[in-house]
Amino acid sequence: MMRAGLVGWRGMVGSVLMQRMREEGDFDVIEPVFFTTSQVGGKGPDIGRDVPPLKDARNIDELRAMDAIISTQGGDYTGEIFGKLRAAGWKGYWIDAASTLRMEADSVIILDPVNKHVIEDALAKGGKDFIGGNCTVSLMLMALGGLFRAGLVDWISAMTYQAASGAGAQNMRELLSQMGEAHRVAKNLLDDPASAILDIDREVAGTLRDNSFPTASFGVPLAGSLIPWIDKDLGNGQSKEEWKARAETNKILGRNDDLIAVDGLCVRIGAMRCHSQALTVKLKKDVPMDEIEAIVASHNDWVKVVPNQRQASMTALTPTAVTGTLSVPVGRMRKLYMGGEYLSAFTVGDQLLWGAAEPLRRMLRILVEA
Ligand SMILES: NC(=O)C1=CN([C@@H]2O[C@H](COP(=O)(O)OP(=O)(O)OC[C@H]3O[C@@H](n4cnc5c(N)ncnc54)[C@H](OP(=O)(O)O)[C@@H]3O)[C@@H](O)[C@H]2O)C=CC1
Ligand SMILES: N[C@@H](CC(=O)OP(=O)(O)O)C(=O)O
Repeated sequence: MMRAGLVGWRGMVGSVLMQRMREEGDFDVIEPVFFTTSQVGGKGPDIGRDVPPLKDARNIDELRAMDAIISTQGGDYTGEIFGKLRAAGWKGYWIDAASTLRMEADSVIILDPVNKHVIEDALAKGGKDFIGGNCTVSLMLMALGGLFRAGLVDWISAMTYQAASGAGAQNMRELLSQMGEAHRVAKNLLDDPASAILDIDREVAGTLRDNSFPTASFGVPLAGSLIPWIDKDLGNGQSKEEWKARAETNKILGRNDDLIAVDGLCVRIGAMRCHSQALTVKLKKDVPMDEIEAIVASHNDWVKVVPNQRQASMTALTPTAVTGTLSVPVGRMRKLYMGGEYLSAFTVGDQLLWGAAEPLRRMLRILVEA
């Protein structure tokens, strides 16, 4: 049985991974070994059977005994350990949620419903490094994979509405604290049906701008507002999150040249763990809408075409509807005034599932079943 080391299992992404691995019976087909950077000798997660005490995630000899390692510990850990492990001669499979190694020549970005062929090619050539993609990119490809596979995409503009979870667990907590604070200052006025809405608005705006408003994690208010920048400033007007769209999409698809342009603006909004995206797709030709819907819907088992109607969009195409599920609805599809080759679409996906944990456990399955 494959000995699989799990590092980062008690973090937010790691917890979702553990839940999915339990649900899918993954622990029945591997020998799991749990690691920690802080609780050596402590107790591992509940997987329905006894597991040995936690091992030291910085002990290269312990790590070297693994056939595969899945890390959801973060980029700093990958930066510290991965090079040392390989330098020590370790030839096992490294499966990682962090972005650190994504664009390395030896790495494959894993999203098997979209690029199983790229993964299999890499395995056949002895590839060992399999890295999860950026959540927004992975979710866009899960939604529109059919159009890419049909060779219909000329370019895509992606305008994102990204959830607090993408920034980490503390940020999700802070979003809720901010919501609570905004409600607290307006509560007395809200309780009075005769109060004026502009007075309520003034109270809320005042507290959002107050120095005491809880912003330690985001740096600025998110509740009742938004943040039009995600990840580092590349200095050319583009954020790093925006840069990933083109770079990672093409790498996932296995395209080294004739890159498909994917670009847009990435914005943080006050959703908990679902990223949404408004997409403008420039098609290579004018394909009828019914054909487009069929191509999109048939790409994978999780994408769901939502009819472009008001009620269906309001109920099925939202973070509220999708959160905690693997479903990737895509709707609001119509041809734009710009012409028959211009398609709009809106999609929502859980960024902790398809955006982070799910591709990792599926990669482990591919290895086990190889
Ligand atoms: N958040 C996201 O949306 C995405 C994250 N990623 C990647 O995954 C990495 C991990 O992200 P995320 O899961 O959000 O990170 P977390 O901060 O939730 O967890 C990372 C590690 O922190 C340690 N830790 C310390 N205190 C606690 C605590 N109270 N509860 C849980 N863990 C604790 C744990 O390590 P230990 O047990 O060793 O102490 C844990 O494995 C990111 O750095 C990123 O590289 C990738 C895609 C999306
Ligand atoms: N940057 C993403 C989350 C993330 O972790 O992305 P990456 O794995 O590309 O660093 C967000 O904030 O929503």
